[in-house]
Amino acid sequence: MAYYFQAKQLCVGYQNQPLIQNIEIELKKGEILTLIGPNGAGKSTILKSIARQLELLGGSVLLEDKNLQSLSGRELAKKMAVVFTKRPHTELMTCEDVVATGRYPYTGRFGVLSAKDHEAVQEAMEAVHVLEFRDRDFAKISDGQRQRILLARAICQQPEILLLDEPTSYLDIKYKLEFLSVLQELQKKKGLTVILSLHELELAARVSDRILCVDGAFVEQVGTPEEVFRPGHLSKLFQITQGSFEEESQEMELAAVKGTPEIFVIAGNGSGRNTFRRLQREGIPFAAGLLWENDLDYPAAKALSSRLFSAPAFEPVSEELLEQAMRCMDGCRKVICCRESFGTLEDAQKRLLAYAKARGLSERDAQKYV
Ligand SMILES: Nc1ncnc2c1ncn2[C@@H]1O[C@H](COP(=O)(O)OP(=O)(O)OP(=O)(O)O)[C@@H](O)[C@H]1O
Repeated sequence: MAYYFQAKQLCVGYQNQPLIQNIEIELKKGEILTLIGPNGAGKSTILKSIARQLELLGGSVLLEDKNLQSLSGRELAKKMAVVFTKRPHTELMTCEDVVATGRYPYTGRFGVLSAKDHEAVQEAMEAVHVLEFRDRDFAKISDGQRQRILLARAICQQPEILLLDEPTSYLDIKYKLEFLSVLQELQKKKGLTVILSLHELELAARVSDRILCVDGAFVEQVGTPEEVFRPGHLSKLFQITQGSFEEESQEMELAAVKGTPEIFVIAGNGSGRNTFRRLQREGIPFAAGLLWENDLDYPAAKALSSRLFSAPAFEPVSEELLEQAMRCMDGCRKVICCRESFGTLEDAQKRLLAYAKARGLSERDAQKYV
């Protein structure tokens, strides 16, 4: 297997004191790797070490089997662009000037931009929609605007690999999505390889080909999002003790209000989540049901209700469970029904299955057709 990027037996840290050892990373060209982990776990330290801003305490970083240490600064800058959170020192520079500094590996000694360089600057600014700031003083723009300008600078550097430290932390939801779309586009069109750190786990789950979990002293796991977002794993990695995080939906909830339910919430299909959260904010213990365990309301109900009546997905709800829910309801002072209608989907699905069976189709293995 030919890897584009490899970190072998990497040891990183400060003042000759190892922080994290035995880091192993293997990425194919065009893959996106996300570093996640608690505050102070070592994500930035790993990124800075890969970017040669921190001296390696051990091991090596290879780009297409070539040791990164053997490259000159200019050679490295043609291959690797870096976007770190620190505000660069820029006196009286416009945003466009800052983006244009991304061209320095390509310009001559005096940094004069050619027509091709100007084109690259323009294209990069267009890609992240920052042309409107081109003449603004870089020192006087917002944190989110700065993050986008620095991304434009990295893009116009036309690197093969991009390193980003918490690139989305100041972006609003529109620009977070736009940022990830730009990354995906560069990945698909130009084969750009990306290593970034993120605090937004829901973004990590969506954009990453691989995720590296850092735990302060070691790399706890490197895996696909499916492997990393397994039930209970990240709650443990981040040592969540107040409230909860549901790995599969990437939803987080504050702690449930404990106590005998005062209100019974009939919910389902996502109709109840906001009511559960309102009751939690008001400090009212509540029961929720009846829900299948794959219902959209289930993660929030499980995290926030003091009593939950649920059944395994698509299994018939037993009379016994219904009876228990009714007894619980007897003790409540109020019932809130969040559902406006009760679905007919299950009946329709049953009919669909019966139809399939009548045609002799239902026994076939769906896996064969994907
Ligand atoms: N210049 C430095 N000298 C010595 N120790 C440092 C230095 N910078 C960071 N550290 C320490 O190294 C550890 C890892 O820090 P790092 O910034 O890599 O964590 P991080 O995972 O990026 O954290 P965060 O999510 O809070 O940004 C921390 O304990 C931090 O205090």
